[in-house]
Amino acid sequence: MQPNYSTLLKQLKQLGAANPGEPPGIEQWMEFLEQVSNVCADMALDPGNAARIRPVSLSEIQELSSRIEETQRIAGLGDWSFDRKSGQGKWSRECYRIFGLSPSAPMPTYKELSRQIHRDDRLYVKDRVEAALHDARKFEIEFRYHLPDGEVRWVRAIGQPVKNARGQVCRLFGTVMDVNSRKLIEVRQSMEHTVARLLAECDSPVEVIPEIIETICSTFGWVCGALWMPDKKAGLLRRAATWALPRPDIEQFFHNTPDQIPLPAGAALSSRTLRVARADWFPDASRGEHFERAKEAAATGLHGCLAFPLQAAGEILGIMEFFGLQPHEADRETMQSAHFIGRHIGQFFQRKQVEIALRESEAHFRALVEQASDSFYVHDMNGRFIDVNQRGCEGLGYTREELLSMSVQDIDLDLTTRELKKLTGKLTAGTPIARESRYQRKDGSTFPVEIRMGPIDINGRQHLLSLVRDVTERKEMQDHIQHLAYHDSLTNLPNRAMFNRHLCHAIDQAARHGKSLAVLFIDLDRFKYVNDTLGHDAGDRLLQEMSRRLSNALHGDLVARLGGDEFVVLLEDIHDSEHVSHVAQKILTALVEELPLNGQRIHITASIGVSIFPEDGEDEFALMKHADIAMYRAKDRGKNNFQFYSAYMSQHAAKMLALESSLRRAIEREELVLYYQGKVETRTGRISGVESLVRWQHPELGLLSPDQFIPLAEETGLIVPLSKWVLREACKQVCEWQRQNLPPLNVAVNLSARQFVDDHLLEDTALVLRELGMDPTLLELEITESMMMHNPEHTIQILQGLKAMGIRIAIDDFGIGYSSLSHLRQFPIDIIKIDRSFIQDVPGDPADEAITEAIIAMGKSLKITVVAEGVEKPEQLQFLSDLSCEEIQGYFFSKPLPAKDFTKLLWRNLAPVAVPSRRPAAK
Ligand SMILES: Nc1nc2c(ncn2[C@@H]2O[C@H](COP(=O)(O)O[C@H]3[C@@H](O)[C@H](n4cnc5c(=O)[nH]c(N)nc54)O[C@@H]3COP(=O)(O)O)[C@@H](O)[C@H]2O)c(=O)[nH]1
Repeated sequence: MQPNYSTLLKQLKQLGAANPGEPPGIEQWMEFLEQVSNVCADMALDPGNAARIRPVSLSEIQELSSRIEETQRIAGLGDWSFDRKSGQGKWSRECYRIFGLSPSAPMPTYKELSRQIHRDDRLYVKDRVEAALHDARKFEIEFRYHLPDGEVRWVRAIGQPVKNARGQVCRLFGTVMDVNSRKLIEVRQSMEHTVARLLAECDSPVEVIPEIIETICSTFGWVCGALWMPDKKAGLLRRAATWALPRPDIEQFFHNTPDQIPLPAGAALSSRTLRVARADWFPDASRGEHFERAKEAAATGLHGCLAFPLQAAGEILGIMEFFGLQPHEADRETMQSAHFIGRHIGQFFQRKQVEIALRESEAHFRALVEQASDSFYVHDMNGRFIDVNQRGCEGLGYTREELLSMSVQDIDLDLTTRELKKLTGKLTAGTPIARESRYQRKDGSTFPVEIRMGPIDINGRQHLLSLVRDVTERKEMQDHIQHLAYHDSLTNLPNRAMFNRHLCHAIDQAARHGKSLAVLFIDLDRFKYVNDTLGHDAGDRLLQEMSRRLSNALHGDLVARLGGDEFVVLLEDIHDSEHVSHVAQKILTALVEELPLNGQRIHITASIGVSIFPEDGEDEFALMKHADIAMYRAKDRGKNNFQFYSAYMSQHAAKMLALESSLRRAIEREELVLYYQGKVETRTGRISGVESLVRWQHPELGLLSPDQFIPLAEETGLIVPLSKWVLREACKQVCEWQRQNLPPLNVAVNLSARQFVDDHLLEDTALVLRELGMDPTLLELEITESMMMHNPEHTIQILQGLKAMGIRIAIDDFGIGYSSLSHLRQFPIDIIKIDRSFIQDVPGDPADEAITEAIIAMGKSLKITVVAEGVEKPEQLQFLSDLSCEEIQGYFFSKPLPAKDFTKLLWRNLAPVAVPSRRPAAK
């Protein structure tokens, strides 16, 4: 049923008073107007209807229209109608106010209205109105409208077409509303939203600043703007970004003005804003007051100017400035908006800066992690991998994807579920963990690792970060160092430290189980000699070969090198001494085998001393010491044998030790004495020369023969100073005899093996001769065959050096060595002394006779003087005389005598001597 007038009035009253102070909504108005329109249309179609309507009084009409007017004023809403046929329209009073017109002014035509619509909205309004007329459809539009004073206002218009009986749109009616405030808020919100979006999507805020300036400019109607950034270090404000309407005159403004301003700069707008730290407005920048670029602004046509700081947490991160083409007074809303935008952009700037810094530091960290030589693994509390660096993948042979589908327990061989739980518990309690483990690669191989673990927060969740280092090399190095610490580097056998550890342990075990063990102390015989004569390289090779033979001879028993030529063997769980003897013999047999060294065949023997636990000692020190003493006993017993320790040996060893320490002091205490034994010509019976033989006048032990201390001197190195003393003393004595006008006498001095290889031999000998002024041809040096043959090249060199000085060379103990006659020819030899072992059984022993005869014959053919040693009996002298042996030496003529006695002998020898007549050799 159509509402009647009174119903409408009632509704109108309700509209105005529904919510006092609040204007009725546009929807309610439209509803109301539609009903009014329907009532009117009703009356137009059926005049009967009008008749049925109760007559309205004037006062009622006035009341109604004043109510409508009042309600529209409160609502800021005007209503209008337009008759299509007559072109006439009707505006309510509020419409005039909304469009800025006087209520008395004639209502503008549609054309006039269109001209005032904002250029950008004009076409849109036209299209929508035409469509509404064409389709008889309601329209709702919002557009900007230029008021007569130039102000732009946003309005919202709703129109409703009304059709006539023929269905044609004959009339439009509707409302118009001032929505400027809301619209401005919306526009600013949209601008702020755009600014926020631009900042959110950019990588660096400065990049999007031109776009932000453009957005702000288009919202506020500015034509250009710029961002200034403070550079505190340089004391400058720098223009970091600009935007200008694409008009050359406006763009020129930035080209014509400086892009940096010194700080602090009073009049400069940007620096002023920086100082006041809030939005700053210049109604007309071109007028020069407080604006340093006024001239350029005027030239460009820039007037209104706004600058505001970009602030965050009290810090000013930049200044933005904007210019408009019109002088413009400051308005509160814009200032507020500027303040808001400034804060907003400032916060974004700061956040972005933090983000960038964070991203950079993350990238830096990531790069570091990726480049790290260590592996990084991140896994969750259940062990599932969350992240891994490149090294972590390479180290295990898995791809990143493979690892991310695995658990740390798949690779950490020592990490049980229980262990993992324990670790995560500790780590979440904040205790960092360092542990060692073994990791397994994809190919199944394993390697030792060192792991440092700590908690790490990723996206708010706690995970565990493991920094893993492959310590294979370090472990190998440690093993190697450990090996070096416990092994001998030359032979790779265990060393003394290792042997002692094992021995201690073995003694413990044997003591606990009531078993026996044996320590075999092995010393190579004549090693020092080989080393000195053949050189250290040969000595090293010999030791390596001996070590190999020892290891081969002992199946699993511990063999160690103690140093030098000393080795030691541990035999555990021995049953009886035969067992030990068997092993010792096996060792001797293995070592003595021929060894080619420097082109020579060497036969090395060993002396072995044995001590038994528990009989010979209850700890490692006693066992080692007693085995050592037993070894010396084996040496004394002619070498190449083994000896079991006995208490007697200790006493003997103690004696030797005491002897050694007193031998050290024997030279300075002048306890050494030289004895002299003459060499006699068989033909004349005259003493042709003399051999010096050292003795030690020991204060307690009496006169000691060289056999009792020379080996000890050799062993300890004391032979070198001892030999020097002998050489000087013998030469001195020869000089003394000469001084006594005795006939010139050759003196023979024995050279020790060590002395023969001493680098200073030639030098030392020459010095003695020079200092004593002695004729070098009177000196004979005696060396043995073996000394010569061990290093023939060296021998030749030394002998030639001695010969060059005029010294004569004799081969001592000739015949017992293995040198062949052809070998002898290469050496510059003057004298051969036949060893007394051949002489003692001649005549009588055909072999010794033959050898002696051959040596004498060879000497003759090589023009070498032959001396027979150890001649004790007249028949020996006769035998040698018959073979035309030139010289003899032995007790038959004289035992070695002290210098004083030998001097007497020399004087006596000056008288005629009876000699055996030489008989022709029986063939
Ligand atoms: N490096 C040095 N060695 C030296 C020195 N002085 C001696 N020696 C060597 O010591 C060994 C023993 O010497 P010694 O006890 O003096 O014996 C010598 C003679 O006494 C002994 N001899 C001499 N004639 C006879 C004899 O008729 N019968 C017999 N039973 N013995 C005799 O022979 C030794 C001399 O031998 P050699 O030197 O081979 O000519 C001995 O090897 C000495 O070389 C020294 O200062 N430095």
